[in-house]
Amino acid sequence: MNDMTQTSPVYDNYINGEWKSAEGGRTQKSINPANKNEIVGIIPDSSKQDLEKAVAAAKTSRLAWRKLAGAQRGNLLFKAADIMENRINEIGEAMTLEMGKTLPEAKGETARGVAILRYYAGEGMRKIGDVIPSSDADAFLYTTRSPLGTVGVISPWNFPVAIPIWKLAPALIYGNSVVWKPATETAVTAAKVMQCFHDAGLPAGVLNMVVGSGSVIGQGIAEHADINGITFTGSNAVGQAVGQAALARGAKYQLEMGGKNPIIIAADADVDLAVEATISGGLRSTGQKCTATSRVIVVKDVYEEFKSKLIQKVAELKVGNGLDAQTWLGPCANEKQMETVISYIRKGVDEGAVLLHGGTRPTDRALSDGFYVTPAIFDKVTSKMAIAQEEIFGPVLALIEVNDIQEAIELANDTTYGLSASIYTRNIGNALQFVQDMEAGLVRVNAETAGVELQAPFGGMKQSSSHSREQGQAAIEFYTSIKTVFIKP
Ligand SMILES: NC(=O)C1=CN([C@@H]2O[C@H](COP(=O)(O)OP(=O)(O)OC[C@H]3O[C@@H](n4cnc5c(N)ncnc54)[C@H](O)[C@@H]3O)[C@@H](O)[C@H]2O)C=CC1
Ligand SMILES: O=C(O)CCC(=O)C(=O)O
Repeated sequence: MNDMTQTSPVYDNYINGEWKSAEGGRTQKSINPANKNEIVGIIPDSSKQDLEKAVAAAKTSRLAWRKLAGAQRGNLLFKAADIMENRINEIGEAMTLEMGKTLPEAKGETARGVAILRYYAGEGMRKIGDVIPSSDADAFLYTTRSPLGTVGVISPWNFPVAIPIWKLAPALIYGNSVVWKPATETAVTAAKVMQCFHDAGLPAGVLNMVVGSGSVIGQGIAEHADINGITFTGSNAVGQAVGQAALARGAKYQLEMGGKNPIIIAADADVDLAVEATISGGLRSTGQKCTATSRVIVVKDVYEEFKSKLIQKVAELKVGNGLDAQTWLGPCANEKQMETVISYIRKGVDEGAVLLHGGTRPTDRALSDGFYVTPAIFDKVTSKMAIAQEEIFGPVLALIEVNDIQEAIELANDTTYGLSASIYTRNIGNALQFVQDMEAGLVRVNAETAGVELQAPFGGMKQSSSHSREQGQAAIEFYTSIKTVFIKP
């Protein structure tokens, strides 16, 4: 233990309505990616025993929870939303300190979490079934919905408030109890979110949080016989393992994984707007969004104009600590992520792409202890290169020149992923062709690839998801089972 460890705040697991340290008092550190010497908090390093306690609490509490009226559950979510709204600054700051995104983005995400909570709180008063005419004239045939039971939530560090809440809130409103494993990188932020539910008066055991490694707690959730459904967001490799473990024991699962999202710039595009959307979609949150723009497919007529405007604008972006009001682009969220980004930049050069801008560690000594990489722009990228095929999850834009819209859409679809895609064009025919032919779960015309609305379904095609959808009304499909009821007097 160093001096800093001794003075750092300590955060616990949340099990059966109480804050509890991990079995044996095992801890780990959550560090600041803007300065690796700064410990944001001491967090639990939980074991299977901690998980067992959380699952047992969730299993016991779920019967009483599902028997409440939806409106009663909704009232508790509305309370949690109000509490979180009052703590936007505190939660946003914790997020910036733990994973590096700029403070305005972090506070914006927390406000989005509040809005998601309110949306699902309202769901407690909405319909959960249909009346269907029976072929028997005397019978009453209808559908209703049953909760799954206990849901395991495994969430990543890139949206440490919005993603857990778009999983926890529908799980809870439809009558499930929850065991949540947040990413360790953002466990302090998670504890602050958890505190809002505690302060709202959620009954003990309904929502539990266990912080620990993916291979112990995450895998433990995927394999646990008393967890009836698992919702996961993260990497493809882990998502597939979670899905297989769930399938093997007949549990329901939902996976939201990577993306390799294209933006197409047509010859008739408003180039200035397209440049802005490419920068915002590709580089905000330091490119660490599953919906981030990474392939920039530009029709030859506007290629040079687009390229020079893009370089000029990217050069103006200030890289720095996310708490600094001047900063546009924070650090990568952790050291491994930074190394991954740097290794892809090397690979791009080795494969013959031309690095036009950035892609280096900043020279500013004030940034030397952070996980910073300057935003990179590659020219002369071909679709088969690793930087055009694999998810990098960092500030790297790959420019691909094409002859026409037809070729642009073909290349946009030339990937195993299918999460989001966008086009800039003023031609309605181009827009409609793109909407029709693009193999992606979210397609956007004259808008950046990122940007998800909480009331609309979100999820990917191909290897980006388990073909399920989250958010909006779509969430009810995962968190409940349909029960068809036939009643005859
Ligand atoms: N789709 C998305 O939004 C995200 C995608 N990623 C992708 O994943 C790459 C690696 O990032 P990581 O943080 O390492 O992602 P990851 O997939 O390892 O982590 C996501 C969550 O899964 C948990 N986990 C890890 N191993 C597990 C296991 N064996 N069983 C169950 N749960 C497990 C983690 O603790 C975390 O809570 C990124 O470079 C990016 O490409 C990462 C985060 C979010
Ligand atoms: O684009 C967004 O707002 C959501 C992105 C997302 O879900 C993710 O990165 O996991």
